[in-house]
Amino acid sequence: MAEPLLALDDIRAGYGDAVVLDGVSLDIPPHGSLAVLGRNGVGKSTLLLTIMGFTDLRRGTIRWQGKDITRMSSFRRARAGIGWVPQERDIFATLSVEENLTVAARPGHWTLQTVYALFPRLEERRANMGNQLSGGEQQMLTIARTLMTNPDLLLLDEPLEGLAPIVAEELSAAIVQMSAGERIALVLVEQHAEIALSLTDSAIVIERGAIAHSGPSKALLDDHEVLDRYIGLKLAE
Ligand SMILES: Nc1ncnc2c1ncn2[C@@H]1O[C@H](COP(=O)(O)OP(=O)(O)OP(=O)(O)O)[C@@H](O)[C@H]1O
Repeated sequence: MAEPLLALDDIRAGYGDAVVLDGVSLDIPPHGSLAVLGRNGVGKSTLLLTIMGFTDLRRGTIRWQGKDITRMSSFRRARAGIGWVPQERDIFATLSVEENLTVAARPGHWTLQTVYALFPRLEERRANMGNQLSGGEQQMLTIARTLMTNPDLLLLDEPLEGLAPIVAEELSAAIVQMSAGERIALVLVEQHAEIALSLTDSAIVIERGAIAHSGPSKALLDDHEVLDRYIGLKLAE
């Protein structure tokens, strides 16, 4: 089997004395996509923060492209190709859309041209300042900026939160397009379980800091009992 892009082994992590994740192991294959589901406060964001090295890691190892990065700084993880899009929209308010994008650029597939093809709205708004954008456009810009760093893995923390349904659809379509090219792997933390499962190959459900379920996203979409038990999502039979 090919080496996983990212492998977490028996992770225990949290903040100071508070342990949030315990015994978490997972593999992400190159170009794979993983949905991270679970109720509020179970540790989904903490999982992404741990991958980036922003939490207190008590046990376990993290390997990236076969190399142990457990003790690597967050900055170096980002440089090594792990792109993180936090929940808070992270753009420069007083720079234009285009400046926001070029300031982050590193060589690779994602350039102004390919990013604008993915988010045509950003091309229309290229001369607007960050603070003149709608919430949806800011979210697109946050993702596009991270893409411009040409990461091998993109960690997305609730990208659809607070967006109008039509904008959420537009962003979902961009996420599908982005991962279809097999250029990037994806970890998607999302409250909208049905959408997250439709955008990914595999899924985990976190419950009280541990992985309560893992498997193909398609199978989980059909497993109404698990969705109801762990996420409180009631789907019609
Ligand atoms: N910086 C922090 N310091 C201390 N505790 C924290 C910190 N950030 C989060 N927590 C706690 O860690 C637990 C998990 O939070 P986390 O944000 O990872 O959950 P989540 O599943 O992403 O939830 P949500 O969907 O609400 O974002 C919560 O109990 C939360 O209060």
